[in-house]
Amino acid sequence: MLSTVAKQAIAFGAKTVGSARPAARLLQRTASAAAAAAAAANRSHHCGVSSLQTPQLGVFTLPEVRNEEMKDYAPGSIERTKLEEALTRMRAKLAQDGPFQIPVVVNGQAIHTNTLSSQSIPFEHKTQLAAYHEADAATVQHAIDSALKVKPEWEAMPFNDRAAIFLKAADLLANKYRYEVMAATMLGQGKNVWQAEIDAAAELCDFWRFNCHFAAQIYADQPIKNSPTTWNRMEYRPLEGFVLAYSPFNFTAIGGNLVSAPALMGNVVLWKPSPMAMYSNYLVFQILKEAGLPDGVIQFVPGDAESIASTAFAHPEFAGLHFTGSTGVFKHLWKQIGNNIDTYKSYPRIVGETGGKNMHFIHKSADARNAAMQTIRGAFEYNGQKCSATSRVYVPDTLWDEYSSVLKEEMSKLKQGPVDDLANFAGSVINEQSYNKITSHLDRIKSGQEPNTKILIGGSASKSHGYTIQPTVILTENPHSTTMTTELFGPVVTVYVYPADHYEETLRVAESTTQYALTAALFAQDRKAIVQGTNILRNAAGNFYVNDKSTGAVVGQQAFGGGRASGTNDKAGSGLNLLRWVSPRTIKETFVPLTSVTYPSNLA
Ligand SMILES: NC(=O)c1ccc[n+]([C@@H]2O[C@H](COP(=O)([O-])OP(=O)(O)OC[C@H]3O[C@@H](n4cnc5c(N)ncnc54)[C@H](O)[C@@H]3O)[C@@H](O)[C@H]2O)c1
Ligand SMILES: N[C@@H](CCC=O)C(=O)O
Repeated sequence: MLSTVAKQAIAFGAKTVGSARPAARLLQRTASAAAAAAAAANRSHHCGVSSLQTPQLGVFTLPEVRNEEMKDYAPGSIERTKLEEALTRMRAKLAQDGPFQIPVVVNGQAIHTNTLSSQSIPFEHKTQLAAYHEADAATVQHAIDSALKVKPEWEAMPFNDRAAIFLKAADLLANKYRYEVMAATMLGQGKNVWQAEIDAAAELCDFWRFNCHFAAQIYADQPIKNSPTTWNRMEYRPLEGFVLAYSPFNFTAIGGNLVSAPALMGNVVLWKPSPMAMYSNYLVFQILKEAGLPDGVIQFVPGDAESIASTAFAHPEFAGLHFTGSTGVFKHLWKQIGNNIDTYKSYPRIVGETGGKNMHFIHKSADARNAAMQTIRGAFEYNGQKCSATSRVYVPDTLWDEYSSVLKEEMSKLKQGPVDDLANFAGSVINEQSYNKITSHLDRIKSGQEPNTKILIGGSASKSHGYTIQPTVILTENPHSTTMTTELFGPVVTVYVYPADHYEETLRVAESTTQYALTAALFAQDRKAIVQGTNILRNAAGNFYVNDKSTGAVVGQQAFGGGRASGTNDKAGSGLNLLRWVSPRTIKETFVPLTSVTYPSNLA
């Protein structure tokens, strides 16, 4: 670690940042001051060994890894009371002080650029939850340059100490901050309590803990053979340069993971959070700081997405993009990186998990009731705003009566409204843009512009208070109709009823209907049908379920990610993802000197 003097010098420089040019000059001066202070500290060390040169005096074993235990929030439970208190506190503070103020944070110092944007409550859109400062190009440049300065120290920190920071963050989140981060996710992203528990509490704890476990496995993966008198080793170096992370609105945990996974492996990261998840993401960032993450390892840079990308992608030390969001944006970013390829020191790693058009495929042997109930959860939990949400269903005609009557009966029981009323199953979609996109599709169908397609259940919508769309089932006779192929990202599912004896043909249609391949679920009791469906749909989904819904992957159990236009399938929350953030070096050491240049085969 830097000496206190050096840290203060850096902190002093960053604190005075107001406009970027003086900031750059100040930083140059203060960085030299910091370097001089660090050198002095090292010189004065009585044995001449820098405190950065941490001895490794044991091969440490991480605490046993486990999934965060989910709380159920039943009426009268302690957790329900605590969550309600957190919501009340957050509301009271909002009413008293106005929107939560969120700065750009570079090297641990808040920067107020005074170019402000806001995050609203989706089910009460006149209320602003947060106001955030947008990083301009000079601030982004400053964030990159200063992250690169802290990188040598961060990557030199022993793995056990890096891991300890993320393990501590998980414990802080699981206990001290659970309800606050959940409340921010409920108010800001419109999740109901159960969805907030899954995401902001359980999944983020799991990402942080399991990533440590997977990283330890990676480091332990060493060459399995050594020729006599040699020793082979594998070193998992962080990437040269910095990683840029773009996170989506719909999962607080995903934002936390997109930045933490590369950081755990010794990288420095710029975090561009989603405007619609700003408050919860800022709390996550603060938890990491409290857990001991050194300043500058993750820089918090909200702002204009395009302009941040342009600045970052123009930098020769751009080393990787860790993205989760829509397919179109990811492709756009990839093209920009491609266009700049001659700029970079190394080939950047590009990791992106993107959109989906996820199916439930039901065979005539299936338990129709189970398939219908799983469809309701898969399609309508969090208002269909999970990338994994069920959005197209194939039902055999022999099961249609039972399946559709269960849908109608169970959907009539769902309560919809503001999610801080805990009884509500469904809420509102994230913003007006999303509301307009989804309702325009519903309007086309209502007005008969989509042939042989009708709304079977739901279909109403209102944006007077929140962006509220009723859970909706569309019935189509065309397996290629618009809503069978387009990602709507809302509480809408389209059903196609097929002749039960056309199982294989319909599977082949489903397999090739969309550009996406994220999640799929097959419902059947007949084992031959399960085998056949699993085979035909092999490349149609990166996460495949049998007799379960298409959503709800759990870290450490179902590593998550899809292929085709759904992403690079690097499986968030697994060692496969962590491997993208290292550049291995093979080391061979020979113990015995050479005694002859020629080989026995050279002897006459
Ligand atoms: N496959 C997965 O694991 C996964 C997980 C969550 C969400 N998603 C997908 O994400 C989408 C929903 O999330 P979203 O609405 O936040 O996605 P989005 O693509 O709008 O935004 C994602 C990030 O990209 C930024 N961004 C937006 N436009 C940009 C541009 N022109 N240039 C650069 N950056 C830009 C956003 O500010 C945000 O930080 C859906 O398509 C969903 O399927 C996928
Ligand atoms: N991993 C989550 C989806 C994340 C995307 O939004 C699930 O499996 O439901």
